[in-house]
Amino acid sequence: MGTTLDDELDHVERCRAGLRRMLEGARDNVIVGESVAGDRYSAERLGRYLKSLAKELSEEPEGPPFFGRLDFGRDSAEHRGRAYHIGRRHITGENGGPPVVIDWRAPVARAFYRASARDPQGVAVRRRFGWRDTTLTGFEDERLGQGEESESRILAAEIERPRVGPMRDIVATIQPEQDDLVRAELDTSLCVQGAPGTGKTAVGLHRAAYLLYAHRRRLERGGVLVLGPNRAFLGYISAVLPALGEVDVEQTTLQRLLGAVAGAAADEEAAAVVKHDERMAKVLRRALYARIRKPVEPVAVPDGSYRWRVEEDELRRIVDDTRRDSLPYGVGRERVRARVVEAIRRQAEARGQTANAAWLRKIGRAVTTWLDAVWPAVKPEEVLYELLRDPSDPARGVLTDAERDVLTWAEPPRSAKSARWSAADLVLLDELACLIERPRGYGHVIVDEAQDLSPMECRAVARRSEHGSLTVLGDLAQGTTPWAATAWPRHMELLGKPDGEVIALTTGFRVPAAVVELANTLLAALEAQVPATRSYRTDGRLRITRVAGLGKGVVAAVREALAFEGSVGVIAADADVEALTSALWNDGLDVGGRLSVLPASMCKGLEYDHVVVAEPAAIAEAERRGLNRLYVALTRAVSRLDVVHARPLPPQLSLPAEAS
Ligand SMILES: Nc1ncnc2c1ncn2[C@@H]1O[C@H](COP(=O)(O)OP(=O)(O)OP(=O)(O)O)[C@@H](O)[C@H]1O
Repeated sequence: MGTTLDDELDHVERCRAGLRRMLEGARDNVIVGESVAGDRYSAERLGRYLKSLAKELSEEPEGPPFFGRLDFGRDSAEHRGRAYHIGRRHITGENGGPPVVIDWRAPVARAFYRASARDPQGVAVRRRFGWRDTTLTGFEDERLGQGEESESRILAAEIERPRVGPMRDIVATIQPEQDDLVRAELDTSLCVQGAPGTGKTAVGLHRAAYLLYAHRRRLERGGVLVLGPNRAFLGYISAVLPALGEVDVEQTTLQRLLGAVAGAAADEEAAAVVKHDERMAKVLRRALYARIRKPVEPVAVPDGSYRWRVEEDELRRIVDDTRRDSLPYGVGRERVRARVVEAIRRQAEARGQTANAAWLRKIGRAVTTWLDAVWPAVKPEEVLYELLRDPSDPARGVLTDAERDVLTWAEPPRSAKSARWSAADLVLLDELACLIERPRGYGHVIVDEAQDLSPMECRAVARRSEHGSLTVLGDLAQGTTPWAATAWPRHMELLGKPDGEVIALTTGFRVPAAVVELANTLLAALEAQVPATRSYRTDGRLRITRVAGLGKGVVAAVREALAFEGSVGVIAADADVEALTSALWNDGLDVGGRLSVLPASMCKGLEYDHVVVAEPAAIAEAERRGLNRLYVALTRAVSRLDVVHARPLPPQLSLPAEAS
């Protein structure tokens, strides 16, 4: 392996040739795939795989084919004297020779992220490459084998680069404590508590990509699900996994997964609080199972000239036994049917009649009327409709009278069909639907901003990861819902993984130190016990400006911000967004493109190169957890934060000495 830039440029050419070969090979195979595979089913599967590979390779932007290189020393038992280039995807060598690039997820690549001067892991030299677009511009070496380790300029430049466009992958710069989480075993459920910008989202997405690589077969059936807080966030992160070659991960919000549509009804906060409370699980179960009636008379089934009879006592035993089996409601109904049919079959056989499949089906159909009276088929909507009309019975002894009253519809809709469901109702409908029939589970679920999930929402997530594992990402200090988590162990219990380990990430990669310092002054008022963080970034700027008029002040700040490279986000209390957008338009500033104005309620998980937070007091006052919201808003900036205020700042925010 060469060590000069020219040698590396030659290697870039080898990679490009390798990619071309892979693309041609995949295309050829698409053509012949159907004739080589043994049967139609495998032909189709193979064909689909090859087509998607060909598509993936041809659509992949010609990005840098590698970002690092490992030269192993003579003391490495496994890789003695070998060198490997590490990149986003594996690139095959010529004529079946060794690959020219190793996938970052391969076991050998691990040392790229983990080796250090103290523990070189057999690595003599770690090389990091610098690229300008698709051109290789240079590299940095660390001679770990000789105890040399330096602060990487390439690493710092990547972390401090101005942000434009959607979120990018971090494969070239994953930090050791992040790598630990990314490569944790598939069966391990984790909870990552991390301050703003510590890379929780990045870690979650890279974990998804890693698991799909390391456990593709096991995950093929169940799949991987990523849940984020809102659509803007999903839009922001949506390019990361495809850039890593993973296009099959479902990325959505919990609400959308539960079937949310536009125009949902809104709950008063008090009603939402009751609906999201864990005790609702019991209320719903009761409401559903209250539909089951004790059999009060025998069942008679006509069969030609004969009538079969199953006595009341036996029917009661069947229903009671089935209830004790704790099956989903819908499965229980079919089990009761089958047991009644079985009782009739025994009688028939005693009379010397043989019971074939068609006869059994006929008897099964004939008991439906009886079954409908005893264990009726139900739809979740019907159960919830009746519950919200009158929760008295199911809520007795579980909810207080006051809670029962806020749960009750003031004006019930005419029917279950015409009801408009709120966000909280969808969670209740899901609980019911899953009591009736088990939902589809995933092999692995990644939940971002998990601190905001209510106990009932946690249950919805738990049901989808019951037979799989879970990565929970969040920050207790950023909880903004009335039911936000205050401690992770309890939350992990609700999420069905009480043994999941809670791990803290404490180095921030987004927010500059001066901004972190300002935001941290709020922490004491947030009642969240979270570990202190340090910012990796010493660059960046914080400016706090008192203005006479908010609109004018924001326009001036935005004008200045646009002089820099990168995205600009104005974050304001939801009620102020319209007026501020107009002020910017009227001043000839183009909202859209590089400049966004967004309500504080939508800024979670997002980041902008330059952030203007408009009127912190209004953000703090707008909701019960307004200070948490303000904490989120203040921590969206990558390079510069402008705080613009016409009113006094909230007293909980103390200014660092040099900021004002
Ligand atoms: N190892 C890394 N190398 C380069 N950039 C990184 C690294 N880790 C995180 N980042 C960057 O830092 C920024 C913040 O990361 P991310 O959004 O994942 O943090 P977060 O913990 O989810 O933040 P928040 O809680 O505020 O939503 C992103 O731009 C991300 O790409």
